[in-house]
Amino acid sequence: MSELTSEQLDELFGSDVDSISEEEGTKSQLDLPTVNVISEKFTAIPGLRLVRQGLSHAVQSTLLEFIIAANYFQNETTNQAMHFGDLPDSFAKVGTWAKSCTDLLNDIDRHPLFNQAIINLYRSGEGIRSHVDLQKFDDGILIISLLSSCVMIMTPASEELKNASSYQNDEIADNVGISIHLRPGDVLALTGPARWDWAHGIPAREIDVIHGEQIQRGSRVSITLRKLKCSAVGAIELSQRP
Ligand SMILES: O=C(O)CCC(=O)C(=O)O
Ligand SMILES: [Fe+2]
Repeated sequence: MSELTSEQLDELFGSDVDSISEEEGTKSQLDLPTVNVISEKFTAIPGLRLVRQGLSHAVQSTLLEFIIAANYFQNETTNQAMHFGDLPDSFAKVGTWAKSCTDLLNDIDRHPLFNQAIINLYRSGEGIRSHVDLQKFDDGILIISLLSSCVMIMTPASEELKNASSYQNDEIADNVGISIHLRPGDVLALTGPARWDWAHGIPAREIDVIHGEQIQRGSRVSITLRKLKCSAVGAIELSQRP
């Protein structure tokens, strides 16, 4: 894979990528740590687990290099790409790392671990409405955050949201729910109640306030790994988040 310059990253994703140093950015292998990592838990939301900064700058950069080389987001209206079936190697490796070197997916035992990946690009100020991932996806969803921080809001899901067969247009009310600050390199797992009974969403805004501190959002990329309950055939789809 060719080297990724900071200019290229700036051009594609905005200028909030300074934390990826040139030296680290040019290292393309996926050197995931092999030590066992214990995730942070959230008393109010059983099954929500977070490994903060689980992925080094080098790993984040490798994932971004792949996403840039794949050219998903050339078209200005495209902000979501989905892979079905066999996943890009670097994505699959993060999934395997999460299963074998962390407790993020302790309750999940299956093969393949994941057969669907969504890459979401959030241009500065964009979000994703509050939703429960559709029932056709199994338990155990992994969300990898890249480039910029954001706040994800978790709220107890209505019966309607839990059983939706397509995503509803639910806005996130201000000051409702539990805020989870996601930073680049963080890996979040939704399992059990956190996956089935809680809705998650990211409010569309330029600035998040965390513990009284204002945090400016830049462009953010996330990779969500999921397992379709039925088997998946290899395909790639590009779309606009509904
Ligand atoms: O971007 C994220 O962090 C969440 C993405 C998500 O929830 C989804 O694609 O279903
Ligand atoms: Fe989701």
